[in-house]
Amino acid sequence: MFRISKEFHFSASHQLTHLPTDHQCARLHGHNYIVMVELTAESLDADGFVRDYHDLAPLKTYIDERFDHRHLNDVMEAPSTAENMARHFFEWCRARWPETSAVRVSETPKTWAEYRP
Ligand SMILES: Nc1nc2c(c(=O)[nH]1)N=C([C@H](O)[C@H](O)COP(=O)(O)OP(=O)(O)OP(=O)(O)O)CN2
Ligand SMILES: [Zn+2]
Repeated sequence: MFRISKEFHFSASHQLTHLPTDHQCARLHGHNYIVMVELTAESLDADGFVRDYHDLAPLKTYIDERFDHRHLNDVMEAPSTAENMARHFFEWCRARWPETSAVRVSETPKTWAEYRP
């Protein structure tokens, strides 16, 4: 089994308004997000790739245009938890690249959430 991954970075604000008002994340704040997309394949293509990293460029465009320096409450339908963000990016990637096996999202240097169906 071969597994590759690539990171994408963006900065955004959000507010988890469903949390109790005394929770720090119920206040307006921001993160420098990292989205890590993982792709898996049992065999390689003729170029020796699971998939060319360059093929993932549309995800950078999507993130830059829709998420970077945005307020996530205006962008996401579900609350912008790292878990929901990971699932959102997984579904977006899986619709384009069937080798997509997981997406991880980091909000802080100490935290990661993963969606892996
Ligand atoms: N399971 C989740 N828990 C939390 C999420 C999340 O998306 N999924 N989000 C938040 C906040 O938005 C933010 O990420 C704060 O995280 P936290 O690690 O609590 O923040 P700190 O850096 O301040 O933590 P320290 O322990 O003080 O370093 C909260 N929880
Ligand atoms: Zn947060």
